[in-house]
Order: sequence, then structure tokens, then C-alpha cells
Amino acid sequence: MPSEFVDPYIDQDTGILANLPGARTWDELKQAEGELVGARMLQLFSNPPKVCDGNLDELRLLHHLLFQDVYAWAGHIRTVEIRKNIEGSDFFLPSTNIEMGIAWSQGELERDHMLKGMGETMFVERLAYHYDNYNFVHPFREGNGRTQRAMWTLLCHAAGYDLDWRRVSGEENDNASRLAAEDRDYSALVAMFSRIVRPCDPSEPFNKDLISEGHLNEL
Ligand SMILES: Nc1ncnc2c1ncn2[C@@H]1O[C@H](COP(=O)(O)OP(=O)(O)OP(=O)(O)O)[C@@H](O)[C@H]1O
Repeated sequence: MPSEFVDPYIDQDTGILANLPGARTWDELKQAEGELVGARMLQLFSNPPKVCDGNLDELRLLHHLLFQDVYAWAGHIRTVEIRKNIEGSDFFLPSTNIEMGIAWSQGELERDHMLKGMGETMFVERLAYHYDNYNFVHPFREGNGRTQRAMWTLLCHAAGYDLDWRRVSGEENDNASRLAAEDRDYSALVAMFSRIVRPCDPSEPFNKDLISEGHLNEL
């Protein structure tokens, strides 16, 4: 009989993700994550990286920067298979294919010139497509959404658009992501991004209002 799978990221004592702040319940962990990752998010955008092109090293750096106070494995790709906590939902890309999956997704972005030089309608459509590609890989055991929101915010700013995540709920983002992943239907992601993109001058610093309320951190 196959032995039961034991998730090495879970502390067998508490039953939740092993974590550096010492949280012992999911609620405690969510609160600690919110505070610690929120502070790191502000730090990231007070001195943003000059270049962002969606490669795996960059995602790992962003994940490490954001989650270093919470998880010992911050910045490391997952070694287990994961799916959304919905019964019957598909697993994300197998962990052994993560490098290949991000390399492919990044190649797609390069073919689209990192979303540069596009009018708003085209920009939003292509962003939805690429967002779904990265979503499907889910490189990390936890924190993919926040890492990805930081990445897209940086990349889109360089392409001439800011994203106002304050106007998105977690539920809308999850539902739109699920529709794209399961049915190849990008309409809800397109609607979401259409509502939150704003043209910007890439040579100007980030608009502080878009970052300060912590919506990049917790939707
Ligand atoms: N069913 C789904 N299929 C594909 N992607 C999904 C699905 N549901 C949610 N997502 C995406 O996965 C992200 C969440 O991944 P994960 O839980 O690893 O990240 P997080 O940073 O911990 O959470 P959050 O994004 O909620 O703050 C969401 O932001 C969304 O983009």
C-alpha cells in the first residue's frame, strides 16, 4: 500500500506551514505574513529593480525579498506538487518542469517585446494571456500571487502602464485566474486588467498611492 504523502513544508506539530515568525495557526500565519511581506513590498517599491523581464532568477529574487522573514525556503522553487484548495481542481505544473515552464513563459513575453509599444486594448489582452502562463507554473510552495503581482507591476510600468491593484478583490482575481486556467477563457482577466491599467511614464518613479495601501500584498 502506498504510504501517505507528507508535505515537507508542513510542521507536523502545528499542521501549518513551518514558518520563521513562529505562528502556530493559519490565522496567526496570515497575520504575520501580511505584516512582514507588506513591509518588504514597500521596501521593494521604494528602490525597485531597474529591469524586470520575468525570468526565473528574477522571480526567485522577488520571492526571497518578499518572504525572507516568513519562510526559510524563500526564493527557492517548490519541491512538491500543489493545486488550489478546490476539490477536483487540477495540479499546477509538475515541480520538475518549473524551470522549463518559466523559460517558455518568458520566451512568450519576449516575443511580445515585454508588452512594450502596445495600445491599451492589445496590452490588456496580452497581459491576460501572459498572466495565465505564469499562474500555471506556480513556482513556489506559497506566495505566487504576491510575487507575481510585484513582477507584473514592475514589468507593466516599464511598458508604460501602471496597475491599480486596489481595485481588485482576491475573489475576482482567483475566479478570473481559474476561468483562464480551466477553460482558456481570458475574458474575466481582460475585464479585470482593463479596469485597473493606467498609462504611465516609465521614466517616472512609481505612483506611491498604488503601492502604499498594501493591495499588492493582500487582495
Ligand atoms: N484556480 C486557479 N488556477 C490558476 N491560478 C489561480 C487559481 N486560483 C488562484 N490563482 C492564482 O494563484 C494566485 C495565488 O497563489 P498563492 O496562493 O501561491 O499566492 P499567495 O501570494 O500566497 O496568495 P494571494 O495571491 O491570494 O495573495 C492568485 O493570485 C491567482 O493569480
